[in-house]
Amino acid sequence: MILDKIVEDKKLRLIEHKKTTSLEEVKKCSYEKLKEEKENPKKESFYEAMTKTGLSIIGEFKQASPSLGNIKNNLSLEERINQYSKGVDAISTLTEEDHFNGNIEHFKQIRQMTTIPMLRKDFMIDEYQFYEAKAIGADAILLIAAILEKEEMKAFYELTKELKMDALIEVHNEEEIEKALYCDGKIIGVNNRDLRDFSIKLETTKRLKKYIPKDKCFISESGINTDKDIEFLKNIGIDGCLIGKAFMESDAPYELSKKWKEL
Ligand SMILES: O=C(O)c1ccccc1NCC(=O)[C@H](O)[C@H](O)COP(=O)(O)O
Repeated sequence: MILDKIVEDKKLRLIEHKKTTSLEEVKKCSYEKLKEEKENPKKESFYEAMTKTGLSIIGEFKQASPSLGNIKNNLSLEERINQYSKGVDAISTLTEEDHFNGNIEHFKQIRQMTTIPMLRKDFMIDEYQFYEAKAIGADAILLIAAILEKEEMKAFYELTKELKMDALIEVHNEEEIEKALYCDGKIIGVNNRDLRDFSIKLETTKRLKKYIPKDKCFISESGINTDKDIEFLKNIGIDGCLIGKAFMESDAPYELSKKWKEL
């Protein structure tokens, strides 16, 4: 499965990253960031951005993906982030190199351009990545239940909280929801994309809703492209959604997000 290959490649990347910057150095930077944020608190956390009244939207910056290949993208980075910052509640940025053409440098660049909460979107399998996320100014990270054991995920969730970040816990079935609840995760995202065959069913969000307690922040992810999709998800009662392709391919992501919030 593609996830196994992504994780395998991530492990190799981590060996290289640790040669350039040691865990101790990354930890030091993350503690400095924590201190800085204590002195100058951020206006809004990722969790607060996701639980505001109305539909919260996470706009994603991704240049490629295994299912889509390279994504058509006409706006400059400045223009895109300017539009996202006006229209969405948080920005997700892919930092995975081998399959999404992402980069930690993109994240840092975007962090300089916006003050809205940012999610570091990667395949998080090692504590190193959590300290690194903090050091580069992430407000939240993604925990993918499909690639983590229950106890490992709980330990990473605790580390995320220690570093004063939020976690979006991504699930695709009942078993993965159990893992998210075991961690007592506050933000649960249902991925509508089946990563075994890349098929997309927004029905997955509808089907899994009943297993997620009402006090959790409920996010729908992937394959959200049309007014009809947004109406369908709003009727289910989601708190927020994560949108990549539709915003990346649009020349007017601000207009799109404004329209979808008002629907
Ligand atoms: O999108 C893929 O091909 C993919 C493959 C393997 C693991 C994850 C994958 N997608 C990551 C995502 O979470 C999406 O980028 C995100 O949900 C946005 O989806 P979309 O709006 O459909 O671009």
